[in-house]
Amino acid sequence: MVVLASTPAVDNIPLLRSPDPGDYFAGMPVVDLSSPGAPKAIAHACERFGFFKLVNHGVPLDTMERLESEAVRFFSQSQAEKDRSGPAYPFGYGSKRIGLNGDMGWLEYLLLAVDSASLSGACPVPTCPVFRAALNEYIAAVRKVAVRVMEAMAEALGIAPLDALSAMVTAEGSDQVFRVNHYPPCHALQGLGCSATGFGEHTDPQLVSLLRSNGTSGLQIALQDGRWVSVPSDRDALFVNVGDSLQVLTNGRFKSVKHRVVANSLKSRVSLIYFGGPPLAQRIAPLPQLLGRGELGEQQSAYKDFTWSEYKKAAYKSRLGDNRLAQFLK
Ligand SMILES: C=C1C[C@]23C[C@@]1(O)CC[C@H]2[C@@]12CC[C@H](O)[C@@](C)(C(=O)O1)[C@H]2[C@@H]3C(=O)O
Ligand SMILES: O=C(O)CCC(=O)C(=O)O
Ligand SMILES: [Fe+2]
Repeated sequence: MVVLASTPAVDNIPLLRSPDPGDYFAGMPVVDLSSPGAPKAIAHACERFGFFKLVNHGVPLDTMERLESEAVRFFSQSQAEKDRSGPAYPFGYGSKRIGLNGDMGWLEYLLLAVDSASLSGACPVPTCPVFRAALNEYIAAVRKVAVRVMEAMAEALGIAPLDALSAMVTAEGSDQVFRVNHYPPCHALQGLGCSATGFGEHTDPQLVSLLRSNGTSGLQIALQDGRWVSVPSDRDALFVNVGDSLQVLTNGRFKSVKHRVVANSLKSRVSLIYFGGPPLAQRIAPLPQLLGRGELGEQQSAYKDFTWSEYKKAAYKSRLGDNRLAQFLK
């Protein structure tokens, strides 16, 4: 991390070395969801990187762009107007502060609760019916993709029934979250060789996260050797992250990917992320079919037994960059 005398606008925001053009993720796995080879390709990508780009996923570009433009409209309101949709916790509008434990990023966002298929009725934000309709249309479509992806994972892993993983996020009471992030351009750092941290490094606690962004890059993932690489943006694609819970359910075979966002000094980035989590009471432990076939061929789970509720509680007490699974290792 670069330490610079801060300009007032980026006070308290950690800075990162600006990405080099050569840092692009050359070997990024691209999976065509409509192809018969998708299950194998997904499993391979999740084992190597915990991350892949998904094309031919079936979410219409229209649906993604309608939501993006509603989000842009929301974020272009005055600060006072946006603050009326806050605070972010448990759900609502937030700016710069991420979580409750002191993490800061160069972004503003909406954190939203998702019911079985769409925005939770109990989540009053956003109030604008056109924005809500666009959110609901997108969420319904992206959830279907999440289900297909998790079924493909089960197929490739030889897990029966095929919905063993996807049922956790479609079950009544599943804990799904939706997030709309807006990273404004950070003009103050233009040409200084460093960039503002948009969203600091972390892993996602849930099973899977499906991300769509506008044409501004910024997302980076950490490879297994610790090197950070930039993910080129693609507004037609979805990017899939393995989360901590899926790492445990697969007995360490799929890797929860460390990722972060670097803010751009010229262009704003808008990202839409669906986080598929299970019901609070769901036990998170390696699926029986995968015991004995883990990364080290171990018969026993490497993790203590825990529920999603216990993991989530611990996660929300942690800092963004903490290794949250460490305290659940046996
Ligand atoms: C610092 C934090 C923000 C976060 C909750 C946490 O305490 C640790 C996990 C963070 C994360 C990362 C993925 C998602 O963006 C998120 C909504 C989640 O479920 O876990 C965020 C949390 C957040 O922003 O509240
Ligand atoms: O906004 C992005 O592109 C990624 C943000 C992220 O990783 C998150 O919200 O968990
Ligand atoms: Fe994330």
